Amino acid sequence: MLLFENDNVTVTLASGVATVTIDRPPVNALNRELLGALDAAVAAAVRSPDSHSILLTGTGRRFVAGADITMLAQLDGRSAAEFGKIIQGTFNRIEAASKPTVAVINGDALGGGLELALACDIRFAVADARLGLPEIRLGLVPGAGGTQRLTEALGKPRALEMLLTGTPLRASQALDLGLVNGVFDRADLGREAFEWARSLTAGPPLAYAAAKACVRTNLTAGRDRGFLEEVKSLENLVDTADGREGVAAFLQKRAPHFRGC
Ligand SMILES: CCCCCCCCCCCCC/C=C/C(=O)SCCNC(=O)CCNC(=O)[C@H](O)C(C)(C)COP(=O)(O)OP(=O)(O)OC[C@H]1O[C@@H](n2cnc3c(N)ncnc32)[C@H](O)[C@@H]1OP(=O)(O)O
Repeated sequence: MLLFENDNVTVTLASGVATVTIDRPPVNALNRELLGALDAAVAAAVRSPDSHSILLTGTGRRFVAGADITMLAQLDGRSAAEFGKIIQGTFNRIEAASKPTVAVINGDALGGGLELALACDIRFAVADARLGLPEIRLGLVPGAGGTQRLTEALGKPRALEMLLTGTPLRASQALDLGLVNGVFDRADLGREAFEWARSLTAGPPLAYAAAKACVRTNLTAGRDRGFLEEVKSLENLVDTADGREGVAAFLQKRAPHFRGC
């Protein structure tokens, strides 16, 4: 089932999994139009009552090779800052999506491509993918959240090593460092990622959103506010039908049937 389609982005829905596919040959480089379409595509996936998890991937043998350098060359300071705010906004909305998001890294994820993957909750990569922030080699810095999210993911020394050298990680290195959750051969990546995402579709949508909000609160407002968010989430969830259903199903030794309310 098609949820969204434009020149460069489509969203299909199958078995409760929405798949957002970026298609802008030759390397899926990001420009304003593509970011606008990506925003609308992810919003359509989040809005659909039939999607319970969201995959983001690219066509061809590259995930996303970054912002479109040809477009960047036309920018001055003010328009660069404006583009930075646009791309940060899109990626922040992806990070804040109420449903679990999975980056299916089908090839190089460089610059804005890795920053897009970093905005997703889970990352699976193909074995020959490279993941890096090469902006320093352009005399720039990542402008789509990469300095923040890479440091959160790897810690300051490893993040600065990548940021200051611009040297990408191989997928196996990214796995060892915990930057990705799994690495697969190209023939298996799509199926493995889809099956993982599908395994979540019978789960409790409200609790998924709450768990993500707790983690994000720690990252944005600190640990103490994260503790408070946990308590608030429990208070909200216990009074929902799903909160009752999960406990009742356990006591009745049956599978729960969560309905997202
Ligand atoms: C005047 C200065 C103004 C600066 C303004 C800055 C504004 C900043 C605002 C905020 C930015 C947001 C944050 C994001 C920033 C970025 O993402 S910067 C870009 C980071 N990415 C890269 O540096 C990757 C560059 N590409 C490569 O390293 C390689 O191309 C590759 C992806 C590893 C593939 O290599 P290879 O297989 O050898 O193929 P190539 O021949 O190199 O490339 C194939 C064609 O694709 C074109 N291309 C590649 N990457 C890009 C890209 N990012 N943008 C546009 N086009 C790209 C490449 O030119 C080739 O095209 P053709 O020659 O026409 O075939």
